[in-house]
Amino acid sequence: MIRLDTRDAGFVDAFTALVDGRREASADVARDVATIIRAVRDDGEAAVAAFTRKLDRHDPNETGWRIEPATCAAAYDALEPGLRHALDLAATRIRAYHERQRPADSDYTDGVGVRLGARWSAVDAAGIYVPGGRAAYPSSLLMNAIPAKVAGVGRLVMVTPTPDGQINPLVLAAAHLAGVDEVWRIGGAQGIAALAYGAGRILPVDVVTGPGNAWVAEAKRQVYGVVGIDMVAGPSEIVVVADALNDPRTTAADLLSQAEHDTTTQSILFTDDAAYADRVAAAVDDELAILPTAATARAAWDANGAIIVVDALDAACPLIDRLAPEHLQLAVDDPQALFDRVRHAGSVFLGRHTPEAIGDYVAGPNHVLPTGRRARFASGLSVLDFMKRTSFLGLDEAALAELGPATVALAEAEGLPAHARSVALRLRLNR
Ligand SMILES: NC(=O)c1ccc[n+]([C@@H]2O[C@H](COP(=O)([O-])OP(=O)(O)OC[C@H]3O[C@@H](n4cnc5c(N)ncnc54)[C@H](O)[C@@H]3O)[C@@H](O)[C@H]2O)c1
Ligand SMILES: N[C@H](CO)Cc1c[nH]c[nH+]1
Ligand SMILES: [Zn+2]
Repeated sequence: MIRLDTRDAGFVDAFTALVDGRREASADVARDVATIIRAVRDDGEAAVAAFTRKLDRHDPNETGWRIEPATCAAAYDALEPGLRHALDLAATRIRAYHERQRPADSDYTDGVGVRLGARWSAVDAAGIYVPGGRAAYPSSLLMNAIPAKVAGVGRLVMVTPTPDGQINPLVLAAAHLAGVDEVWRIGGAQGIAALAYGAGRILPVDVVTGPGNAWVAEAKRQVYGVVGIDMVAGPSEIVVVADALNDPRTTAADLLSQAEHDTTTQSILFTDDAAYADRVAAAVDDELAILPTAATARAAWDANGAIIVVDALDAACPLIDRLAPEHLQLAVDDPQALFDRVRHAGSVFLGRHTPEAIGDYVAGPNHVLPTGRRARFASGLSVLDFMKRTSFLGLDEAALAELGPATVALAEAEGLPAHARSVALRLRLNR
């Protein structure tokens, strides 16, 4: 963890180094992923099986490729009631939030008499990646599958690794609840390649979404263009803005909530009170002493964590914009005042009673969010990632007479006479 103060002489350089720090895939990962994708394109199912044997330590030809819907339904029925209620609550709230994202078509006639508009439709088939290497993520399954279903995707396919052949029952239960059509027990770059190109009995899809580790993120980057993708999501990040009125222990827990995901995650605290910064730093150590995930969280906190003391909390806002964090938690009495001054963040958690973890599970907004400063230009996963827009236009003879001459002029200026003639012949212009 580094400790910074905006009044320190070296602050600008130290903060720039923090903003520019890279925590993502290396050239080695890119090269290995290219090899895996090529093998899956060339050898299909046989290559997927070989990589699954090597990386996930089971052979899908023996353990089975696909998990049947009846198995998922049985996993849901067998859930302990408290857990089933939690999963149901999460699914209901995520669905309600995403239903409000359905876009409206447009269809109007302008002053010239041209009919103009756009029609939204879902992709035919979507593939969702559900991470499963180091931990299982039923919550991420809901966050991907529910927007796809709300969009109206016809065929919803999921891939997830089952390391050592172990299947997580809560993942299967979530797949049932979200209405996933096909569940394939493969992961990593080979799983993404199978979704993009097809592999044996796995038919290709049109869009691939979902988070994952460096190999998954790089594979999505490499198959983009063959299929659509939502985004390249890297290691998780949280920025917490907290004044001294917060219990240092809750602030420490908030910072560690993302640090426990992976050793490459980043947690940053902004506070206006140096003594409070000391208390949070000590509370992080106390929390790490009791967290079962301390090894991962400590590695992330030591390597990438930061505590930054600012003169006044609103001075943090331009610094936050430079970080463009995935998650921004504003643990103050008037979070709206700070929210109004921040432009770049994936998701913002308003007030002392809104820990980021609520958004990871049950609040409703999507937890698949842009990382690595991509909140400058990207947004969280949404219904729109599973849809595309078709524009349309219709002219009558009078409208063509109105717009045609300008079209002919521009087409001729571009040296494209066939374009010009397709209009001019209709207008009986002599071209
Ligand atoms: N942004 C989000 O919304 C979100 C949600 C959940 C999880 N996550 C992140 O997703 C990630 C999940 O990672 P994970 O590893 O637990 O699961 P994962 O499913 O993403 O990756 C496991 C797969 O990685 C591949 N792999 C592992 N080592 C490899 C190697 N040396 N060469 C080639 N391939 C290799 C294997 O195929 C394995 O099946 C974590 O970083 C977590 O923080 C993000
Ligand atoms: N915080 C992660 C996204 O950055 C999502 C997640 C899943 N489960 C718990 N958290
Ligand atoms: Zn999380």
